[in-house]
Amino acid sequence: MALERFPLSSFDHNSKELCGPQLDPCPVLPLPNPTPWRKREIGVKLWVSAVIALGGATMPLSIIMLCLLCRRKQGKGNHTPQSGSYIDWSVKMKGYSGSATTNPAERTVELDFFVKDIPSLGLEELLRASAEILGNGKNSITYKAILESGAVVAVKRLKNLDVSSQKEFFQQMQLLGNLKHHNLAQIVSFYYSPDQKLIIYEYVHGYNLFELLHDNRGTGRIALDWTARVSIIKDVAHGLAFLHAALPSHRAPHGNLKSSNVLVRREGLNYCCKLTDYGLLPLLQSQKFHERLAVGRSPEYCQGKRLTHKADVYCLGIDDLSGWVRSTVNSDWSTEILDIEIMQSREGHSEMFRFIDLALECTSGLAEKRPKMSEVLRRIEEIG
Ligand SMILES: Nc1ncnc2c1ncn2[C@@H]1O[C@H](COP(=O)(O)OP(=O)(O)OP(=O)(O)O)[C@@H](O)[C@H]1O
Repeated sequence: MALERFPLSSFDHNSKELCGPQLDPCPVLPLPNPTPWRKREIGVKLWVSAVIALGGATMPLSIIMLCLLCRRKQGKGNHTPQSGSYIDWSVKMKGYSGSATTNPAERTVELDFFVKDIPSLGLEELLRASAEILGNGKNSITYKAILESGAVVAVKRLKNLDVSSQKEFFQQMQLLGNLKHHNLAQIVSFYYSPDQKLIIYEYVHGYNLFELLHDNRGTGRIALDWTARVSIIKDVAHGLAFLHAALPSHRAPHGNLKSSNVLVRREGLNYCCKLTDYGLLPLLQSQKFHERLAVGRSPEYCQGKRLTHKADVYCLGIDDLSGWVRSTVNSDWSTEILDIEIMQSREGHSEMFRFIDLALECTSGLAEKRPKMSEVLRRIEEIG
């Protein structure tokens, strides 16, 4: 800009490479094709974010992941894994035809529980996906991954958990992957290696219930009227009752029911909820990790007693039903007895008190006094 102040003659003996308003117009330089760079940059984000987030405590894990990424980049153009840990990543995923595994447990993973619209999700496709972090919780980091096919999945990377053996992990994933219910986020696939445990879920577009109840106060907020709330709690109860019926021998079939694990999608004027993060309790070998799950807040856990289905019922009462009846039970939820939004409307007051009763029963200190989940569902259906 400063050069513009000089007369034209000042540039007579200067390099021909100079250009600008006083001289010849500057040539238009070709830009590199943005797509691959952008893809690569976004793809790398997943790994770089992971390295930063995990920090020093998980440095070895991060280094392994970076190595894996480098191997992938070196192998670009030849997508057949050759050897070492890269194969270890790939053989567990459906759609990888080069699997040479001899482990029967690994072969049994070739099941039909992968959702039909992601027919050949493989690790390679997953590694090529662009991704962003959805949340970094106590037990996992969850990513939203957009596959090259355009399909979107949620990838949950378990962290710092003393997860059970590979065989048990496979068996549990088979069991959970075969569960199909419209109020459960479907498990699409999974990956297990000594360093990495991934669970891949269908991606539920929308919000989680915690965000809707607590962070949803600004402009563009979604008002949760009585009808919406009843519909949400019904969906939660349906999902949980299904899990209790499908996994009768599990101590707490969901195990981690809390409002951030209730995913809420808007469908026209209605809401559809899907529970996620279910069925992980049997994977955690050490008792001390159970406290990181929602059932770890139940009175029986705190008293060192054995967990049962009723621990899930407690979580439903304390987290989800209490969304309507907050401080009437001894929870860490906010202080309003009844949500302001509901109090302002004339609708639903008598039902509200029936929900309060139910929430109090569900949160009884004595597990045996809490209603069974099938009973809770029946009563919620009756109220709503
Ligand atoms: N299948 C999914 N589809 C869309 N969003 C999801 C899905 N699973 C999880 N999420 C979002 O990702 C966020 C982080 O999930 P994650 O389970 O890691 O966190 P959390 O439950 O808060 O943590 P943690 O249980 O590990 O303490 C959730 O709050 C939820 O909004």
